[in-house]
Amino acid sequence: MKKHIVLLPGDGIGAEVIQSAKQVLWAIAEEFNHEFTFESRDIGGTAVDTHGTPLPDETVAACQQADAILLGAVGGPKWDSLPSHLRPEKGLLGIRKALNLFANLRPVKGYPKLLHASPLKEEVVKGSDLLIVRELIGGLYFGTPSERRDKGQSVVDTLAYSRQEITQIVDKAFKSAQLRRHHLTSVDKANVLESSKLWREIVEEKKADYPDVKVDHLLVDAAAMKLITNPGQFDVIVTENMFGDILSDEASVLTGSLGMLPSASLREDGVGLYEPVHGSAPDIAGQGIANPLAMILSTALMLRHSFQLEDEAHLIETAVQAVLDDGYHTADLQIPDGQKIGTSHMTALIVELIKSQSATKSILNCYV
Ligand SMILES: NC(=O)C1=CN([C@@H]2O[C@H](COP(=O)(O)OP(=O)(O)OC[C@H]3O[C@@H](n4cnc5c(N)ncnc54)[C@H](O)[C@@H]3O)[C@@H](O)[C@H]2O)C=CC1
Ligand SMILES: CC(C)CC(=O)C(=O)O
Ligand SMILES: [Mg+2]
Repeated sequence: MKKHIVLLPGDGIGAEVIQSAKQVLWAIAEEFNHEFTFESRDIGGTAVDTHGTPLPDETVAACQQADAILLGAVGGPKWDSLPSHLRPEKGLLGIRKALNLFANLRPVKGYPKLLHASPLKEEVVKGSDLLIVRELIGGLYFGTPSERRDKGQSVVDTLAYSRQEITQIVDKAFKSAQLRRHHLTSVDKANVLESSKLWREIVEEKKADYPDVKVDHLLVDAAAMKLITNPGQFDVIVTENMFGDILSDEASVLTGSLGMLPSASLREDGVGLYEPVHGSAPDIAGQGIANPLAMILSTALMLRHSFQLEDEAHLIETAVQAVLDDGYHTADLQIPDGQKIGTSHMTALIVELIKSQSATKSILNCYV
């Protein structure tokens, strides 16, 4: 299979983890006879420095031509005092909007070896396996007006959603639940917010189209509590943009580190942008110690969702599990009797396993 992938390394550890993704994809291409071509483009603070904007037109144009996009992360203290239209985060929001990537899938999976890497009790974390479906191009992060007023003495942000925007993400979440354990929890703040009341109404209406899916509603404050006290009650969570942003970082505690959560940002036709849930981690950038697994697992999501390469995606996920099972971990994770390694060593181990496991598979196929 021939595919063209645009890489958006961005800022901080973004460039370090994108390098890991590329190496993993080279290994997959070699083992499975695919031809992946790569093109790197600027976004975020790096783009502000070189192009004077966090989202250059040529970056958008390249992404529009791509079969899929991998993004590292954007932002950092260097750009924190810029006016809001020049903030690196505007580049990320802008590319999501420009490509109409309305559905952000954030799987949260606990690995057996990481049970003690979480500060939560083993019996709470054990078997964690849920999917957060976050609306990605509406709500507070995009509403207008969003501005300072009265010479900086007051401020306004706007939370707006249309029926169509809510319906498309709710539909996506119901379909995701049908592919999993048929249980959808819709998270809102319907006791206070008009947007949440409409959200809840639409989920109730849509239920009739998906009779095989059990539906619950939770207010976001209680959902935040239940996520880390009884995660086993969740299968698929659907929620609006900002709630999903916050709940997914919280959910990462179940896995032991923010460095473990991948994500897929999708639209209906399968085009997608794949990125770790974490940010640019300026506190550890440039030290070679970032956990590349969230980014590597995001490449597996790319192979699955954009290219329908399930075997290849599964092989990456198996390699991640195997490396962790062997006790290897980056500094963000604590594994009793584990071996702490850096970003490039972790990447090399995954690549090695991909090569040896796919070799084993082809030998076995010869005897079938
Ligand atoms: N998708 C994106 O590009 C995002 C960008 N940001 C931006 O990133 C910058 C830093 O934001 P923070 O609030 O510090 O969030 P962050 O996610 O960058 O880091 C939070 C904490 O988690 C750690 N961490 C994150 N990813 C890690 C990894 N792969 N391996 C090991 N440790 C990891 C960091 O070292 C830090 O202690 C800000 O400019 C923010 O706006 C934040 C979130 C998402
Ligand atoms: C620019 C932010 C909304 C990025 C972020 O925190 C996220 O998407 O998780
Ligand atoms: Mg976030």
